[in-house]
Amino acid sequence: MQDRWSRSIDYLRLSVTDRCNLRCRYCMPEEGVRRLAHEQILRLEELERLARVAVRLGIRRIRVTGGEPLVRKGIVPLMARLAGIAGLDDLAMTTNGILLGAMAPELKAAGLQRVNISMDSLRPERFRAITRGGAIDAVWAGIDGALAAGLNPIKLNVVVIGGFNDDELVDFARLTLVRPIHVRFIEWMPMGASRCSGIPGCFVGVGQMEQTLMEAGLRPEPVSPVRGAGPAAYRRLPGALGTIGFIGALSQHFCAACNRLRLTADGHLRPCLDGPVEFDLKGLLRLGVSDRQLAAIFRRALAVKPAHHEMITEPWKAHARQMSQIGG
Ligand SMILES: Nc1nc2c(ncn2[C@@H]2O[C@H](COP(=O)(O)OP(=O)(O)OP(=O)(O)O)[C@@H](O)[C@H]2O)c(=O)[nH]1
Ligand SMILES: C[S@@+](CC[C@H](N)C(=O)[O-])C[C@H]1O[C@@H](n2cnc3c(N)ncnc32)[C@H](O)[C@@H]1O
Ligand code: SF4
Ligand code: SF4
Repeated sequence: MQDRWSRSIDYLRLSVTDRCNLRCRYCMPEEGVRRLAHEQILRLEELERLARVAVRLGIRRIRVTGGEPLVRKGIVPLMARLAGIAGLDDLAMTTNGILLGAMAPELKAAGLQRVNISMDSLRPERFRAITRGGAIDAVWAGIDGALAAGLNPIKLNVVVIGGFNDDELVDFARLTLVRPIHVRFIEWMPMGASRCSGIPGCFVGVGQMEQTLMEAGLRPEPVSPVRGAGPAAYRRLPGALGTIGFIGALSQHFCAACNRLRLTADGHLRPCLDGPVEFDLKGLLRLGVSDRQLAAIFRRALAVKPAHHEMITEPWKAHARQMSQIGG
């Protein structure tokens, strides 16, 4: 599929729940978000049907996300349903890893190929603070379980926040020397519950992150991208088992190479992470429309996909959906 800016779109991010077992401060408000009622969430067979329509149109990669996808009832059978779609090349998940230790073998057996795990601090107390209560040991168990189950590659997502975890960049980078893990440093984005704007030093650009590594004597060298379809630019420390990726969503935005669409847990197709535009696929689906009519909505979403986000010119929109509702 091509959008009106001649970008090739082959990646669908599928949010399978708006619920989460953590409350990361930059993502969700403490009280959580108003939970969708059971019937507002796409059912497993509806998710599968929409995924099939998307793959028929040219989607080749699906990333399951949330909220926390592993708290979604039926997540393992869902992975099996998605893995069974002919034409899909890449089935991945973004998770906080808390439940992954126990679930990795069954997810792998169902057809999940790889996971990206979010972990913003290596220090247990800090981790507990940023997630409002999360236990870092559970995430380590998730990482070990994923490695043991053969999910590959394994990437760690680290949102870098000045004054909170920017003093851990070197520790995270050194992790790649001893473990086959790909650490990606992510710029904070002004979405949902996040309010870095206006707090001096809170936003850390990828240039500054690289500078911090250089000042510590680390000289990561550019390498070709690790398997995946995301926007990270990858580097490797000499002799390292894993790589270091940088996701400069604001300072070096990658919208010109955008390859994706998103489906929210309540069945709305979003042309872009940013902005209010959505198409209610679930409503149509439940009216009994044909696959061809559903496909027409995918094409409409492509037709209005913006050239880029507006997060710099219009920082933080109070009315916007939370990041956890969109799936990141
Ligand atoms: N601005 C922007 N940020 C995105 C987009 N997609 C993902 N991100 C952010 O990039 C970070 C990493 O996303 P992941 O869910 O791990 O997925 P990915 O990097 O596309 O995955 P790979 O296929 O493994 O490269 C998260 O913080 C996302 O919110 C996007 O389309 N636009
Ligand atoms: C919304 S989470 C959903 C999946 C899963 N619960 C997890 O945390 O990996 C997806 C990704 O979005 C990132 N994210 C959330 N809010 C963000 C923000 N304001 N800026 C940048 N990344 C953000 C998270 O760090 C995570 O890597
Ligand atoms: S980043 Fe992921 S784990 Fe953290 S609150 Fe958001 S959805 Fe939950
Ligand atoms: S912000 Fe929008 S246009 Fe830019 S990469 Fe993300 S989805 Fe694509």
